[in-house]
Amino acid sequence: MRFDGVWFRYARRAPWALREAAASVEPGQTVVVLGPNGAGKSTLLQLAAGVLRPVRGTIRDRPRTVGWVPERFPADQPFTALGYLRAMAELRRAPASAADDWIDRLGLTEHTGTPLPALSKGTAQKVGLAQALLTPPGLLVLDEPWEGLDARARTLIPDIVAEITATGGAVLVSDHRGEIAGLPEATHWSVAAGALRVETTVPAAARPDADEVVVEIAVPRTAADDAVVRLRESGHRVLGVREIKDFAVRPEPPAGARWEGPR
Ligand SMILES: Nc1ncnc2c1ncn2[C@@H]1O[C@H](COP(=O)(O)OP(=O)(O)OP(=O)(O)O)[C@@H](O)[C@H]1O
Repeated sequence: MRFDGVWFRYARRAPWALREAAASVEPGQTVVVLGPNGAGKSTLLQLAAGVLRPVRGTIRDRPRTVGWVPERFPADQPFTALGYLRAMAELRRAPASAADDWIDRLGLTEHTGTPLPALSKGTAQKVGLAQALLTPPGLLVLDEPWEGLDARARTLIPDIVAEITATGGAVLVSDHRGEIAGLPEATHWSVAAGALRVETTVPAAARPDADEVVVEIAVPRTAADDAVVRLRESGHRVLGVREIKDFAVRPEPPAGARWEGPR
């Protein structure tokens, strides 16, 4: 897909939100769109998704199936979570199991009967993510997908992105908080005051520092979100949250043996 000199503004006399954007995205490529608040990232992503149309210029070769996850899922709709996802699956001619698969994977099972307007922001975001993935998208556009998601769901995003790109889909994802540590192969675009720049090197904010080490900590599952927030507040970079499945805690000493390790 190619942006050919794309300009966009929200009203005839409004300032340009995007000026002469030129860039392309190849199949299998991940593009992370960086930039401060109000820079034009959402505008760019909505143009990519076909939600907005360029005022000047053209977007060529957009893949036929586009998955679009807005920054805020529009939850004001008369459906339950399950009703919405099943209806969207039918509309997109996805297999009947597609909604159930994503409900399971995103941990939505206990919310299936809840009306969309009654969902928490994070749960509604998961429904928004699920609807975009009901049919494998040739282009997946994620606008700040980490916002509002719980710590465990956030760690699914890099996996989902990797699955889409592995099957030849392209992914465009915006990230103003620099949570992109899990997307190491990504190309970076920077947007500043409506101007798009394709970065040729990984921006410093996305690079691990040579002086850094990774410290792994374990917290109760229910305290994960809190821990992530507190670690960030105290200036640490949180790289991910994962389940510990076969983690070997201190081994039990063999029967009759004396334990000599630290207590
Ligand atoms: N619906 C709208 N109507 C009018 N102006 C808008 C609209 N949406 C965005 N803008 C303006 O366009 C410019 C770019 O906004 P945009 O939302 O694309 O930035 P952003 O980089 O995504 O910011 P954020 O990270 O805060 O979402 C801003 O000046 C914003 O005020």
